[in-house]
Amino acid sequence: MLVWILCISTTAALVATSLQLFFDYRRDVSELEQGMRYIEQNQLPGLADAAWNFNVAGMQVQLDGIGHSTWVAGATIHYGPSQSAALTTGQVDPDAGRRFEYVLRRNEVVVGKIYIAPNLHTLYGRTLDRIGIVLATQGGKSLVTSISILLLISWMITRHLTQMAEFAKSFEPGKSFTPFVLRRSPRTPHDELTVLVDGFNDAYGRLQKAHEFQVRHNEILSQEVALRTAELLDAQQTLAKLAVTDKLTGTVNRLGLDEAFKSAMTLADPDSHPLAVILSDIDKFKSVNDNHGHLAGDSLLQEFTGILSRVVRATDTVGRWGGEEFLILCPQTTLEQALHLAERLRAGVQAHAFAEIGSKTSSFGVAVLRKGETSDDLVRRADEALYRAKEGGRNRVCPETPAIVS
Ligand SMILES: Nc1nc2c(ncn2[C@@H]2O[C@H](COP(=O)(O)OP(=O)(O)OP(=O)(O)O)[C@@H](O)[C@H]2O)c(=O)[nH]1
Repeated sequence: MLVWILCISTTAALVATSLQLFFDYRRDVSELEQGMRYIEQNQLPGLADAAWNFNVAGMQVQLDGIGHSTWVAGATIHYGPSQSAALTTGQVDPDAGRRFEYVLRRNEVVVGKIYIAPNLHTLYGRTLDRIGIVLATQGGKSLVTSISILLLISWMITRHLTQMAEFAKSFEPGKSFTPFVLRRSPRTPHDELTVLVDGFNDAYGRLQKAHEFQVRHNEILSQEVALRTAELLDAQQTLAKLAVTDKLTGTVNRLGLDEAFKSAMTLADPDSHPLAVILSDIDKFKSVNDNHGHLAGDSLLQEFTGILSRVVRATDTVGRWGGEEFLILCPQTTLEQALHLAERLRAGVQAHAFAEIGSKTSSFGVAVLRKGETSDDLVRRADEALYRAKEGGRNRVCPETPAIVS
């Protein structure tokens, strides 16, 4: 900034100085012309007298008098018949650009001619002196003025702007916001800087508020998203449960049984982790529908599965295999244990008094997983056992057909 101030003030000083020097020079030229007029009016008549009288010594004295004038460098007078004689004082350079020429007359008769060479050295010397003085004083003035202005600007403006820049740099949205305060006397009148700081604080205040609003908005959004996510998870879980649940009985459906089979089959091992299946079917169920109505049949199915679910272990899975046929998947269960469980179920059903219908019986087929078998093989053998239970007169438990050992 100092460079700019210096450049501008120096240029201004140079322009002013040039103008001043130009007018001074014009004044000097005018002084020189006045000096010549003075010589013409006051000294040349005496010289003309001396020339009329051929008073050579008088002419020389007069001429020297002219030559001593400040503005005269030298002079030459031509006199006598045809002005053939000449006297000179000072330095008269015939090639010098400017010279003053006067015709000397006495009684209307030309008695001589005088050439006066102006003292241009004085003129130029004065001008050069002035240039030196003016340049030195103006340069010094410019320097002092520039430094003063710079110090003033620095004290009154720059230091505040620097503090504002530091404040702006340290501003972090969300952190506590204290408005920027100018470090100067509180008695300082309301000026442009005050207006700037007010606008600055206002802008940062609004920025802070916008940030707080954004944060709050984000929090609300996050809570909304969390709520919706929880609802979605709930809905997803409900859907997943519904997808594997039989609507009427609340037991798992065929799809649920498939999944239960998948995980049970990965853990099952006929030698160490036996897996048993009990397939049960309500006896003469069609007659319930026929005699008591379909709704009574539905209720019977619900009560029937209630008995099954109450008797089996938590690790067992009761599922609707289809119609009035139910499958119980029993991990870690041997054939004997499964037969025992089936017998308990059968007895439980038989002992139960079903609403509207009274007593009802059911038949059971039991099988355990053999080496190399699939779940379909296992269910097929349990189904065969159930078929035999039906064939055998119902209300009984039949085990799988023993394996044929070759
Ligand atoms: N109410 C009701 N009845 C059903 C449902 N699913 C299947 N059924 C009925 O269950 C009956 C099954 O009859 P069947 O297959 O002849 O067997 P059953 O009468 O039990 O005779 P057995 O099994 O030989 O003892 C059919 O009449 C089906 O309509 C159900 O969800 N609700």
